[in-house]
Amino acid sequence: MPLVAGVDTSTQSCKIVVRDAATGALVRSGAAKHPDGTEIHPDHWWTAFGEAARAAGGLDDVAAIAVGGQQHGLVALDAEGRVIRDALLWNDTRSAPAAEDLIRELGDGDRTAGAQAWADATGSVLVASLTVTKLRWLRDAEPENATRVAAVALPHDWLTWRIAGYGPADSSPLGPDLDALVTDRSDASGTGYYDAQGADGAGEYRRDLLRLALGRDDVVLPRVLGPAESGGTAHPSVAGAEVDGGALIGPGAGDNAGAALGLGMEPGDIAISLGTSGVVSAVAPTRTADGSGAINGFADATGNALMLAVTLNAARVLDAARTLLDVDVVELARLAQAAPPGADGLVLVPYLEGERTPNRPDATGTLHGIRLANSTREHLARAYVEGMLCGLADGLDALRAQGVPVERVMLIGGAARSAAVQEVATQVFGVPITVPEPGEYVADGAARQAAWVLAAAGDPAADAPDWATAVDSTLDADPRPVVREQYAAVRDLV
Ligand SMILES: Nc1ncnc2c1ncn2[C@@H]1O[C@H](COP(=O)(O)OP(=O)(O)O)[C@@H](O)[C@H]1O
Ligand SMILES: O=C(CO)[C@@H](O)[C@H](O)COP(=O)(O)O
Repeated sequence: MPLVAGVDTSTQSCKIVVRDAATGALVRSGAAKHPDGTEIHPDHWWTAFGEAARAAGGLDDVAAIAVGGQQHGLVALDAEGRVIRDALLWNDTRSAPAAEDLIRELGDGDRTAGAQAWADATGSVLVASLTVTKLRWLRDAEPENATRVAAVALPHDWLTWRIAGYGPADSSPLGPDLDALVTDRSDASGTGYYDAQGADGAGEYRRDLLRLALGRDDVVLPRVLGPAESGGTAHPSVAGAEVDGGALIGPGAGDNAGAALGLGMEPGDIAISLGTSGVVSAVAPTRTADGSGAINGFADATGNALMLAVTLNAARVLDAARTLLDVDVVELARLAQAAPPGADGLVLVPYLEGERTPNRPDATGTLHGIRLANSTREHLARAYVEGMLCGLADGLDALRAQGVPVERVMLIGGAARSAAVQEVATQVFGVPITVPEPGEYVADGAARQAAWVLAAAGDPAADAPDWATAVDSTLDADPRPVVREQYAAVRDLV
């Protein structure tokens, strides 16, 4: 049976799975770290891809490959295919004032009207995460760099381009053909200059919005491929990663759409992802236009819409708690589970990196309700877990307010492995929680897409392969309203 590879070039690392195209069975996997920081030279992603591929035993036997990745990051390329400056990532908040400027400009000075206009045009009210705001920041803060921009790509677009053999002439076999850049609807929908529903539902770039941000629109944007359309073939000599020359390359996806594909999500399913970002997402038939900004109306990787509420503060909140308490992940979970729900009034508002939903880019975190009785390691650990999840419970409410049915809630991402997170999730979300087997669901989604591309090469009408998702456990709901009540009382005091 042919093998396929799926890649997740995420915020913290590159993960690769190799799966059997027919059954989805996991054959091999590998991972490699990315450096910390909110601006990173994309060459680090390329290096990590090579390391992860080697850790996965090489990729010279795969028949197709696809890349999922962190969304929104600005990869600005010059005419020679060189990266102009370090990529500004989704969690870099320096473009928050640019987002406000663009909102007001589209609303002719009226912020409310501008917010709704962006939501109508692209599905999202602008926040610093979205690519278009980073382009405006570049125009204003680094005009010399802005004038050099010949193409704008996202992290997964750029890595896909490199795997196909393109890049600067001195470091790639095929050279800087910018017109060979490809992307997909899901990631394009997070740029702020793509309308996933425009042009009769097919999706279209909004070059007028790109021009508004950058001051010009004579730049190459990646060609948007269909869900199972091949973007070419892998080049045999990529980064020592030993990808078989000739392996079909899939369109790839934004990481959240990748996870939805990996989980086989359908309307009624909710995914709560606890990676660097916290994401509550749902697949829907049509995209929303939430002028409040609570929900991003993106596209998924199959032709549907993907609604998301995204926070900047998830797994790293627990990393911070581990640093404070000097414990590992197992001990942090044990400590948190040893304190009562509500941590006897100790409440963390977890805006450790500012926040995106709600839009508070300059906020800092705050610990409320400290008393002698709750000044213990156990209470502190629990407050960090509860605070992180309360932000996402607000996101789930926002999805419900948009009429999204909540039938099954799945917990994924690095921090979902924590027993304390799983327990507190049943209390804070107040619904049964399905915990799929620990895995890399973004990379799995990319692998499933690669298998789909392979099948579609033989039969253009082929559907995505029917791979099963292994459920590890389903936990009963255990609603503890006190946790969210305490949080709601202090959330706005930051
Ligand atoms: N058992 C665990 N408990 C808490 N946090 C965990 C656990 N395992 C991994 N993590 C955290 O999950 C994060 C990585 O998750 P991941 O979903 O790969 O992130 P990303 O996709 O943003 O790169 C790290 O911050 C790591 O410390
Ligand atoms: O900004 C978003 C989605 O809008 C984030 O979900 C990023 O896509 C990063 O994801 P992780 O690397 O944290 O999984």
